[in-house]
Amino acid sequence: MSNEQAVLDAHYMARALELARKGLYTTHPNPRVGCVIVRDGQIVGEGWHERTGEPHAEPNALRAAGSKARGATVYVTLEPCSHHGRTPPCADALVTAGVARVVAGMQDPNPEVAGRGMQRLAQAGIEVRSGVLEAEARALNPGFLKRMEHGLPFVRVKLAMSLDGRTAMASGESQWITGPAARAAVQRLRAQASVVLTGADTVLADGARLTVRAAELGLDPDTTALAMSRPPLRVLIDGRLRVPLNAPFFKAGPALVITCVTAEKQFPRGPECLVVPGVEGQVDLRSALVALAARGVNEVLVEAGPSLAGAFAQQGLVDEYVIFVAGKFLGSAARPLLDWPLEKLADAPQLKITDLRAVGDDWRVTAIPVPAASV
Ligand SMILES: Nc1nc(O)c(N)c(N[C@@H]2O[C@H](COP(=O)(O)O)[C@@H](O)[C@H]2O)n1
Ligand SMILES: [Zn+2]
Repeated sequence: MSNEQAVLDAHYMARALELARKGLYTTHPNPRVGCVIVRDGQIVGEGWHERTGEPHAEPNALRAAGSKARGATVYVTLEPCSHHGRTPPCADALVTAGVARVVAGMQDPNPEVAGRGMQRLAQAGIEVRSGVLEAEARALNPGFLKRMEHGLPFVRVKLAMSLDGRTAMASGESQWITGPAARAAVQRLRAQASVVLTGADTVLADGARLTVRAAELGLDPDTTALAMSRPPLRVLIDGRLRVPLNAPFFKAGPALVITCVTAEKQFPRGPECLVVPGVEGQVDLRSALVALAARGVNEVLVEAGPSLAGAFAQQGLVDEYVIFVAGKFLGSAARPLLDWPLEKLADAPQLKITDLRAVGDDWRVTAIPVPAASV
């Protein structure tokens, strides 16, 4: 392939990725996918997947291109599907439309597809190429990929702290450590998650509701409407069912309680309860995540106190930390970020800081755990 062709492929794939990002708030449990159709150097059709049960990105782009799709090159961020799911196979639609070439960002890890989409196209005489801007294509769908590849959702832990690493005063007072721009960023993290998860301590102490609030998202009206059309499921980890049904958390809308005690007696007409294994009133968090993945949950945002967030961290269940840092000291009596007693520096978990940016007057640090073997 010529260098010129490689540059063009990357250029149009970048546009397909941009389209896919329009599905940031809505596609779950499906992946975010974008598609661009190019003929004679002109974009003749574009499409993206908006929500599960509705057409995939490719049929949307094919509809926009009409007869101009014949002989065209199709750029799609994820391998076209080859199976009958809630919608018919996109690979067949591309063959029928008579496209000449298909360039994919990455192979679909869904075992129902897993290379069969590209195979179907190649068998029909269509030229295929995969892996263009693959890192970017993967970054679009961390939850879908983790669920398909490992049977677990992608877990993002959001924390907000002072410059001296504290999250609340000893009294529990914490509103607000960070400013409005950071709080809007948190709202957007909630909106893009499939699940926002918290613990009984946070709900009991702070009256937390963990809802997405349109006015606080800081998005344009169209994107706000998309985000509000598919709010995340709010999940409460409550091993001993300590949170009463009249808590603001339950009054704020549908919620799922994950517990390890028999639930039926406690909540006869209350929220749905999921019982998973646990020990002494402590829910086994890995089992909770496996159960969520089995329900099609791609991305979990954990917004919890030091005890639950610390448990996720200690058990190696966190894929990414997003930590908002405010220019304040809260002092040594204030609460720590994570309950995680460590004695030796050698035991301190290593994180790689992958992004650092200002958000209003605060800073946002994104970090991922470095596996012990590679430290
Ligand atoms: N290539 C591609 N484009 C899209 O727009 C998609 N949403 C997908 N999704 C793949 O198909 C599965 C869902 O199928 P149904 O929506 O149930 O028909 C999903 O798991 C992906 O493998 N792929
Ligand atoms: Zn498809």
